[in-house]
Amino acid sequence: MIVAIDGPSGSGKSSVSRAVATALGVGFLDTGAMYRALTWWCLDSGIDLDDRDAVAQAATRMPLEQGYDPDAPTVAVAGRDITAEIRTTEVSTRVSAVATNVLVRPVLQQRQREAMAAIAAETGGVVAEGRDITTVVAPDADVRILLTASEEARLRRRSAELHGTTDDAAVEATRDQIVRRDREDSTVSQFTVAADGVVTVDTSDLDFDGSVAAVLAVVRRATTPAR
Ligand SMILES: Nc1ncnc2c1ncn2[C@@H]1O[C@H](COP(=O)(O)OP(=O)(O)O)[C@@H](O)[C@H]1O
Ligand SMILES: Nc1ccn([C@H]2C[C@H](O)[C@@H](COP(=O)(O)OP(=O)(O)O)O2)c(=O)n1
Repeated sequence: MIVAIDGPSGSGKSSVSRAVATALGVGFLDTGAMYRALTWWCLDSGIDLDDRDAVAQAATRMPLEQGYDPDAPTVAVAGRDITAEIRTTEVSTRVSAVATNVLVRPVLQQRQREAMAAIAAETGGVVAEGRDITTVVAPDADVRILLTASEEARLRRRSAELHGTTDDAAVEATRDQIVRRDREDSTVSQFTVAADGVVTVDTSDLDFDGSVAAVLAVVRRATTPAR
């Protein structure tokens, strides 16, 4: 059971995918965490994010370990747990420079395929989420979903998550992380329009539980043999 989920920032990919993986009893892979881990590692070791070759070499070498338990996913590099560090504003602000490096993408995409295969072998399946899982990393997945939501809904969610409020100032403070980042990231991946065979789930008017149920319904439809 391989489930691939893509979508823009704040559409609910990570949180919904984790709940879906738990419901299905399979492992979870957050591919955005890999771009974030590489960003953190380059910053920590003094590698210039604009030096495309050096960052791509770091992508190959990075001693990354990800825990695939959907209830407590972890990220470690060289034995150091960086699960919290990869969510800092500095990493969130700079990660697009790494994610739009065309020398980095094939390296991490290949590592993502290997991680998905390893998790599926361990747990019987995987829910993997990102920007190009349905199109490039795992176009043959059993289930492929584009999770979307209006820009307004995504800004509100991220604002509530980061600032604990959805007042105007908090929403404006969140705009860079949602709008600018998606604009940059969409120069290298197509995650605003569903590719052929990819099912769109729009969560703009759904609450969290409703979004999880909608994704599980797509999974069930795709994996129940037609009678
Ligand atoms: N359908 C939804 N309705 C309301 N809040 C949601 C919904 N889906 C996700 N959220 C919340 O929005 C925030 C961003 O979700 P997240 O899973 O991090 O999105 P993404 O991985 O796509 O950036 C989280 O706080 C999450 O709990
Ligand atoms: N498969 C992927 C996953 C993430 N990315 C990029 C997009 C983002 O700028 C970063 C971090 O992704 P992440 O999913 O953690 O971003 P969010 O903050 O959840 O929106 O990596 C990508 O280019 N391809």
